[in-house]
Parts: sequence; structure tokens; C-alpha cells
Amino acid sequence: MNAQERIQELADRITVLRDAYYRGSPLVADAEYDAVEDELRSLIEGHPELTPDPNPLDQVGAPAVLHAPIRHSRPMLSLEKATKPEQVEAFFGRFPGQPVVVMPKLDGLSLAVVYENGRLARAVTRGDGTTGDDVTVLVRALTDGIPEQVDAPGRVEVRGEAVMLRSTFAAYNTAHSDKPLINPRNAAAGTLRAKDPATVAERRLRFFAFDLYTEPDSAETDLGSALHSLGFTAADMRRCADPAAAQDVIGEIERQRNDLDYDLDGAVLRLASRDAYAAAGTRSSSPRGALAFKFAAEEKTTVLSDVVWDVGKTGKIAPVAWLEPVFVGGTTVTRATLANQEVIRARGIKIGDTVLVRRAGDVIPFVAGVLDASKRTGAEREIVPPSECPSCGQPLTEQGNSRELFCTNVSCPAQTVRRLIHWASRAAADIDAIGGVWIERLAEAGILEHPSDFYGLTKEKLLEFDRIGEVSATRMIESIDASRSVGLRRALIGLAIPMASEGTAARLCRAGFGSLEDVADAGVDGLVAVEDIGPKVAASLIEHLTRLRPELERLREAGVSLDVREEDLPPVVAAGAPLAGKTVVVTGAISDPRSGEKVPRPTFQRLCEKAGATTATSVSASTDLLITGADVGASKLTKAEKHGVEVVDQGEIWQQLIAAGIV
Ligand SMILES: NC(=O)c1ccc[n+]([C@@H]2O[C@H](COP(=O)([O-])OP(=O)(O)OC[C@H]3O[C@@H](n4cnc5c(N)ncnc54)[C@H](O)[C@@H]3O)[C@@H](O)[C@H]2O)c1
Ligand SMILES: [Zn+2]
Repeated sequence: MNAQERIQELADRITVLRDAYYRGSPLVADAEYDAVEDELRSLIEGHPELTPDPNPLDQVGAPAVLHAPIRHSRPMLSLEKATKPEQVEAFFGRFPGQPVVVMPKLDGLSLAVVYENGRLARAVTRGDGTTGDDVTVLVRALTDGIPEQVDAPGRVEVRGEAVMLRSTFAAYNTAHSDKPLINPRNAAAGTLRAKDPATVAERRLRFFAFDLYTEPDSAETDLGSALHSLGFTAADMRRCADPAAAQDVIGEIERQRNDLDYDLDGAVLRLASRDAYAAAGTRSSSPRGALAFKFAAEEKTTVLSDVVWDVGKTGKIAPVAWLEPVFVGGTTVTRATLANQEVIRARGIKIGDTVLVRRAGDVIPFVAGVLDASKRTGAEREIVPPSECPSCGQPLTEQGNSRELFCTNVSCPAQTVRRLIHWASRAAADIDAIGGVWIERLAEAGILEHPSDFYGLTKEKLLEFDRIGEVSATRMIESIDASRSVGLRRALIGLAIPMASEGTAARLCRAGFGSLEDVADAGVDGLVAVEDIGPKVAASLIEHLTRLRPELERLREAGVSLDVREEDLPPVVAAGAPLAGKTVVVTGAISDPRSGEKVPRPTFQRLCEKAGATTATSVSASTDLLITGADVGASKLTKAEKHGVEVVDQGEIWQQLIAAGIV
């Protein structure tokens, strides 16, 4: 195929993909769509004479099916994209001396909100950039962050992104597991296409402003301050003097990406002054005064090649998707979770389908849904849940609304191995010298069945195995020995009792239980008396600890401590405690000023508690102090400012801790 044909093919493909996407049923993941645009862009660069007419790259959005079309006062454009630091440098180079702000690029849909003489007149979607859809009724009913009135004369147009918060998205999907939304962005767009707000009432959106036009011109030229004084929540904008500073902020936004309550797909650089931005003007489809730096994709499509049912440590049998390898969220993914049979049914997934895989941060990759079921060839296969345990062959039971499958056979081999691996894991006994593969082999050989069996292993026994040598046998035994001091909290985690979380174990220690046997003896009533432990968790604990009684005895006989450890007790508040009565939030990287060594955040929080503080994880009106370490994210600081929370550097707190003899 020659360049001209390829260009035409790509241009046609873009038109088709955009059309489907803006109708709410994308055919491919964004990253794949972007790749098509990139190929076309570089072909046209090499052969400007072959530029197609019309050129889809000069167009914005798609000529949407408009219900109530409204012409924009000025076009709503796309953004020029960048992925390399050189492009950021070039942007600064174009505007010498001009201050630039860097802000998150929110992944929702853009809206123009127009006020006339102080009153909200209408809200309009981007549409094809020239003409959008009037969505005022839906926006009024469903979107937070758009005031009904602003204190400004004449005509005020605020542009920004309407997003569905991740928390709203997750809550919606939990409540509607039969008809889940595929991702927050699609959900936001779909919400504003609804015919009647009442049908989508649980799908609340949130508006973040990033652009402003006023007639007559307002005196405030700084974009962030101007939006703020009108009563809008603006995207978090940070001023950067040079490309290096901008690159730092971009990096910081990317690192924070998974801690935020909204999806973002990049960072936007933009001239801070409204006048300078307006003076810079526009290209065919993007403003010159802004640049979008795109992050790696968190969603891609791939083929679901098989589904394997995996037996977990509590006997839960979960479907695992086997995927054709795909690079997403920074790594190559070959496996993803499909949760349970209800999720499979609700998302209508079959083996052989092209599926959308999502991997955000440390979250286990999951299959969000099928893209374009119309492309099926007929060779796809239904995903059939097993009727018996794939490991032990025993019949399964179904539990709960999502119809999770369980093998209840306590001597199921797969469960046994999973439980042993869990006992040896870092959060529990931390037997780090024996990996999962060896645990499986030792279990197969019949010498490991219960956690207590680890403590009967000897070097001689391990040396009988072909590939275990003197050095590794010694390390394994040492690692087992060290794990004898596991203690109440981590032993309870290691026993993998259904419904008992790591938090449950921590709470039991703080409530004054001295040993695992004490917990077992407390009865359901004794356990529900503990804060945040409900009757179901209590019943599960009692049931399983009663069953495990002989195992607890074996562990004790092997010299394993099941008693509470000092570090898990409620802290003893030192006399003259410097932080007495204060609620503190710790953020950023903490290090001991005396040694310069990094200190894990939980360890530092514990020190603060010993100094009399109560620790919390997020800043709110009830926070007294925000203690900052290195590399602090802007969002926590902004929040602290908003709530009038005092911000102190870790150095000051370390001094107080040292003075009070706490460290
Ligand atoms: N999957 C598909 O088939 C398909 C098809 C077409 C488009 N798409 C996706 O849709 C998007 C295309 O839209 P685009 O070309 O307008 O580019 P874009 O969405 O990447 O960039 C422009 C948009 O960024 C948004 N934005 C968010 N935060 C902003 C901020 N702080 N300042 C300014 N703008 C901000 C605005 O809504 C603006 O319209 C891409 O992500 C593309 O992958 C996907
Ligand atoms: Zn089984």
C-alpha cells in the first residue's frame, strides 16, 4: 500500500472510531485510537502534499447527534499532545518570560458553562467544537461544583471538565453489579446523554474549571484566582518558572495519579495569564498557549484467550482471565481478574472476545468489559463456571449476590498450599527464604500441611530435595526460626480467617487481647464489643479459631509466639507528650534527621501516637496538624489551607520527639 492509500485508510478509520466513541460505545481503547492518530500525523508530516481533505486531525470531537444544538461563542478545541521533555522545553521556548501553570488533565468530558448577568444560563458539551449539546437540565440536576449564580456582571463563560469521581463510580458499580459502568469517563459522558435526570440520579458528576472568558473583561488576569473568586473549584494549578520545574510537577502529578479520586490521563501546561493565553491564539484544532503531556495508558484492549478458575486461601474459586500479553499501566499484563460469575454475566464476556483491560497503580489488572461485541466471529466460547473444585473435585457452594463459588473442603490441596504461602507472606510470619514454588513442592511431598509444620522442618530434611543446597537450607531454617516471634496480630493475619482483615487483627490487639487463645475464648459477644468488629466478623473468628484450636496448640509447642507484641499495643503516651490531644496527618517521605535514614510512615505515625497524637490518613476540618516530609503532593497542602490546618515540617516534630525522649 502506498502512503496515499494508507493516509486515506487511517483518516477513514479515525472518522469511524470517533463516531463510535462520541456516541458512547468506543471500538478500541484510547491508547489504540491515539496510535492511529499518531501514525496519520507522522505520515502527513512526511508527505504534506497528501494531507487529506477534510483532515480529521484538524477536527475536534465528532458531529454528535445533537438534541439541542448550541453554537459556541468561540470554538472548544482539543490540545496539542506531548510525551517528551523536549516538547515541554519547546513550549517554554515559545513564550519567553511568561509564567506557566501545570495542572492535571482530568479524564472526563468538557463543558462550557455560561452565566448571564450573574445567573447560570446554560451548560453545553463540546460536540464538534463549534456546536455542542445543551445539557443544562442534566448538569443542574447532577453536577456538583457549578454554582447557580456568580458575582460578576455581563457574560461569563467557564470551561472545565465534568468527571465522575472514582468513589462515585465504585459505589455505583457495587449497587448495580448487574449493569456496571465500564470506566468513569464513559460513565460521565453517558450520564450527560440521559433523556431524564431521574434515571441517572446516582451518577453524580463533579466539575473542575480550567478556562474562563468574561465580557466585559474582568480585572483579574490570573486564571486560577479568577476562577476561584467566582466560586469554582479549579483544576490544581501550579506555577512553574522553567521547563525543569514543569517536568517536576508533571512527574509529581503522575506519581499522585492513583491516590486521587478522579482519573487523569496527563498534565496540561498553560500560560498562567489569561491575557497572554488569549494573545497566543489558536491553530486549527488546538490553542497555542497550552500543551497536554500524556501519561502511559491505564486501559488497553486485548484478546481473552482463556479463563482459569483459581482456588484461593479461603476456598474462594475465582475466575482468572488469561490474556494475550498487553502493555498497560506500565507493565506487560497476561492475567487479570474477572471477579466472579456475576461480573462475567453482567459484562457479557466470552472467551475469544476483545476485552478492555484496566490497570491503575497497584490495583490488580481487571477486565472492564467487552469492546464491540458486534465484531464477534461466532468462535467465542461461553465462560462456564466449574461445578466442582478444580483442585480436590468436591462440590462447590455459592455465596452472596455475586454468587461467589467456594470449596468448603478444609483439606483441599490447593487451599492448603495457598494458606501455607499466606502464612509465610510478609504481612504474616514473613518466612521470606521459602518462596511459593518451594512451599508447593514441600506440600506435594507431604511434609507441609499446616503452618505449624514449618517449625518441624530441619536442614537435613530440606537437603533431601535435589535443588536445595547447604546455603539455601540454612537460610530457610533461619528464616523459619525468626518467624517464631510472629505474635498475635500477624499470626491472625497468617491464619487467613474469612472476613477478618488486617485491620481486624490490629484492632483486637489495641482492644487489649493478650493472645490468640484469648481471642478464641472471648465469644462473639466479647468480640463485637471491640470497635468496628461486627457480628459477622466475630462469628467467623470464633468459628475458625475453634476449628484451629489444635493448630494453635501445635504452634505453641513449636515455640511460636501467639501473644500480643509491644508494637501492636495501644501506645503508652509519654509524660509531657508534645502532641497530646492533637489529630495529625503525616504526608511525604519521612526520614530520621539524625541518621538521614528513611523511616516508614507507619513507624513515624506510631512515634506521633506515643507523643499523644491521634493519627488520621486524610486532611479534614478536624485535623490539627499536617506534618510534611519530602516530596509533598500539592493536593494535601491545598486541603490543609482550605481547612485552616497548621502545616509543620517533619524536622520540627523530630526535635520534639527527641526532646521528649520518645526516640
Ligand atoms: N477510544 C476511541 O475510539 C477514541 C476515539 C476518539 C477519541 N478518543 C479519546 O478522546 C480523547 C480525544 O480528545 P481530544 O482530542 O480533545 O484530546 P484530549 O481530550 O486528550 O484533550 C483535550 C481535552 O482535555 C480536557 N482537559 C482536561 N483537563 C484539562 C485542563 N486542565 N486544561 C485543558 N483541558 C483539559 C478538555 O476536555 C479538552 O477538551 C483522547 O483521549 C482520545 O484517546 C478515543
Ligand atoms: Zn477444593
